[in-house]
Amino acid sequence: MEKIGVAVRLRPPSNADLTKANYWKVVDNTISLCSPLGTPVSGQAFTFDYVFGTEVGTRAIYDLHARGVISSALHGFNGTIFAYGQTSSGKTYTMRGSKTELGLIGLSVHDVFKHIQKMKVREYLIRVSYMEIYNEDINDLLAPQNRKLQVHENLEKGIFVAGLREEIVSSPSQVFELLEFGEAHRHVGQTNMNIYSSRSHTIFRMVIESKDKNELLTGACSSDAVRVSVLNLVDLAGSERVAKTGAGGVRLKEGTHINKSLMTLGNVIKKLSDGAARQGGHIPYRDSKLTRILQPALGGNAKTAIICTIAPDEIHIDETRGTLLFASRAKRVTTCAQVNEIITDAALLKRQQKEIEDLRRKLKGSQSDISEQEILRLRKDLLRYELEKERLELELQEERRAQMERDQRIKEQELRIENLSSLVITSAFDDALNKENGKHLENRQFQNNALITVRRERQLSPLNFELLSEKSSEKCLIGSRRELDFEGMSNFENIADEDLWATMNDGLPVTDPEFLFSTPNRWASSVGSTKGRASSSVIGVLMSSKAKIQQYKGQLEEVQKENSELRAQLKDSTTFEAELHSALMELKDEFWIIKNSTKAMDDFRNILNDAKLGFSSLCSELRLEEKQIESGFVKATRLTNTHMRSLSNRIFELEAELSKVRVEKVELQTHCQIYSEQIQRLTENFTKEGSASCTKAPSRSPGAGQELGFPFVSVENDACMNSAEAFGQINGIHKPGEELHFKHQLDSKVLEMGAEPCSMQKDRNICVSDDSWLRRKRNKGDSVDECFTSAMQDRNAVSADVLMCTKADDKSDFNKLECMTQMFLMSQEHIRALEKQLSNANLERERFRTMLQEQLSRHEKSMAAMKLQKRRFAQELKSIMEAIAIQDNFVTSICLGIQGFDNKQGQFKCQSILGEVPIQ
Ligand SMILES: Nc1ncnc2c1ncn2[C@@H]1O[C@H](COP(=O)(O)OP(=O)(O)OP(=O)(O)O)[C@@H](O)[C@H]1O
Repeated sequence: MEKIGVAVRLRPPSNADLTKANYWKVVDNTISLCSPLGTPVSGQAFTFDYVFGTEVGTRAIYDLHARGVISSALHGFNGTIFAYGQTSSGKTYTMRGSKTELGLIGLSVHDVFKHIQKMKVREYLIRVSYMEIYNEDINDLLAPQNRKLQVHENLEKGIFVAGLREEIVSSPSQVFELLEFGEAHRHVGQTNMNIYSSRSHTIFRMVIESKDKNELLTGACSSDAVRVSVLNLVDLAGSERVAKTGAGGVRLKEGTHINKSLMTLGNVIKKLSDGAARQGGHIPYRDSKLTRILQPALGGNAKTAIICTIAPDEIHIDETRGTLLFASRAKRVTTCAQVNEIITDAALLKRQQKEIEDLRRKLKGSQSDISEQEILRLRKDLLRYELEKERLELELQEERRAQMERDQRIKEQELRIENLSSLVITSAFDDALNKENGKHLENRQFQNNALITVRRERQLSPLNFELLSEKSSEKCLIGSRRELDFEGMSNFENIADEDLWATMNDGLPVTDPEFLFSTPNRWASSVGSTKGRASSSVIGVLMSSKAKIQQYKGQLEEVQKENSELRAQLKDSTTFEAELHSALMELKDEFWIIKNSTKAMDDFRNILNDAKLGFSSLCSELRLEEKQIESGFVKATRLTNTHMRSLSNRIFELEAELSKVRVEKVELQTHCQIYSEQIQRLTENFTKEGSASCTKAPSRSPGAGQELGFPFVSVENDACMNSAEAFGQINGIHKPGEELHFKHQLDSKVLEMGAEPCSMQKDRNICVSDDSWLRRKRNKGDSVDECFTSAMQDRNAVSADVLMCTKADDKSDFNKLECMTQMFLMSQEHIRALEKQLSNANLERERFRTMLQEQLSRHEKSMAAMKLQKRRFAQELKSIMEAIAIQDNFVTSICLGIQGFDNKQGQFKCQSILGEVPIQ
């Protein structure tokens, strides 16, 4: 048990001139009111743990007064620090601080984290929450949407605010951020006394959890218990007087709530200080949310420090005195703080084992050290623990059994209620008994249409009834009607209403109602024997009662009949209900089936949609591919066409050339013909003239060659003449002038002859090959060759003859002939080259033609295949689209069918592609 620490803090005066007024003087830890002259006012001195004057800073207050609570909290004790005082006395300044000075909350936060950093052997988890009590509503300042939270209490958590947000923090800065956030949502307002007056009580809470870190490392089994302590840092709203604050409207309402809760706090403190808690007195914690939340701090498991702030100004003397009185009372309040450890069974066992081990070790080490008494004591302790454990277990079992019984009873009650509820009872007797003075039962109303469930609130077993009989006093035979159970009264003789019983009983000590009703004479005699007050009037009453009973009997029979009818109805209705129930179940089953099928349909529809998407993407891909192929094909076709065109052009060119060559060939043939004829004639001439010149004297016939009308003739003639001249010269027959002339003529003829083959060669050069033509050409060539060869031979022979006769000055003729022969050979070669070229061109043309045809057939094939594929895809797509459309219609019809029951027409309708159609 320890007392709450109480300190008083004096804030600087708002009015510096204290000379003319009473003032508060601080000496050590005492504060006393002094008159303006400085003399203490009697009975106005208060001593506390600390009294801090205006010069003392918050840091010093923290060090002296608050630090202990914080370090206790770090060691597992709950701790609470709160500031109490009138408005504007400096509570917020003390708790939250100012721009220049940290408050107790800030200093505590720093200290907590400093301590955690220092404590290497334990690990900590800090959670913070921040709440305000505004107009008796608890609001979460860290989650402003959480308003009007409730205070709960349970064994595990104690008193707690349900739904309060807790943030885990690991540094002071995080805490300050949260504080700032909370502060922004706190209720503050301006009053005449404080421009920034707290309109709510705020509680900043840190939950400090810690655990031994080294246990695992050292293997020590000291404890794996977790210490959980709660540190509350409370800034209360200040008590205020409306006259001073000038509060109205909202402020007034706030002020009222503030004052009310502070008054409750005062009451609680007063009661606690009076020792009411120790004496089992009532402490009104529940009168306000503030005291309820601070309950553990004020009278429970917590170390608490209060700072009462006061204003020194004389105008506040009354409030200050009130605060000091509060502080004085609080000083007397004691709390019982203890370390809050959550110990697991394993930890407990470990701890005990460790204790035993320690003892054993001690026992072994030095027997003398441990006295027998100590061992005994420890054993006793152990035994006590075990007994306590067993007791607790038994209690637990007992509690469980009781709980089970309670559960059982609750179940039975529920069952009974259910049974009773299901019964449809129209109680004939209820009405009868409710009627005053035994009125007739005919007014009873039965509800035929509705099933009326009557809960029997009262039950009386036959045993109760006996008790009732026993309980009946001499004066009273009347059992309370309220205690009667109609089930226990199966015949009418056992039933009577209060009035009837009263009439019959009339204060007589009749204890057996059976007796009373069945044997009136006996009853009369018994009455007479006991009290002597029997009279005939009573018997008369009895008789009339019996008549009434008879009447009731009749009515009862009616009622019973009616009852049985109702029972039958009930049975019917029960059967109907059962049928309805089974129909309902079937409907439910159907509903689920439909729901499931709808789901399956949805799934199927989704699958179909996916497939549709897949197909459409595939189709688009195919279309793209098709386009690409088409464009490739078009390109290839264009290229082929170009090739074909160029080839055709080339063929046309070649054909044109060929036809030209053919024409030329014809011309050449003609020329060759002429040429060969001329050579032939020339040769003949040579032969004729040569032999004639050899046998006869040459005659001068210069125009003989011209007669033939051909140039060669003159040449031949010239040659003949030349030979003849040579012959004449040799023989000396003709004149030298004539011979020279003849010679010139011969030379010119030879030149002409040379020019002609040249032109012929030219013609041959431009010839092109043609098979047949070439063949003919070759033949012609051969024949020309032959002609040439024979001509050469002849010529050679002639030349030899001439050489023999003349000097070698006619060699040029032979050279010319040789040259002609060579040219002829060359022309032949050229013709062969042309032939080759032509055949190559033909081959190339054929190759191109084949290639083109192959390419064309290939393209045609691929085009056909593509068209086929396209057709197939289009067909597939069409069938898929049709299937989807069918499914869609089907699903839509089912969905519409499910929802679209047309009440008017009594049929389902579905929306199809044909419009709304009824489903049969
Ligand atoms: N010890 C102090 N030193 C300097 N200024 C102080 C001191 N205490 C209070 N003040 C100043 O007095 C004014 C009122 O203080 P504060 O708001 O803390 O009062 P309060 O008790 O919280 O009032 P309320 O109950 O209305 O919220 C503030 O401007 C504050 O700065």
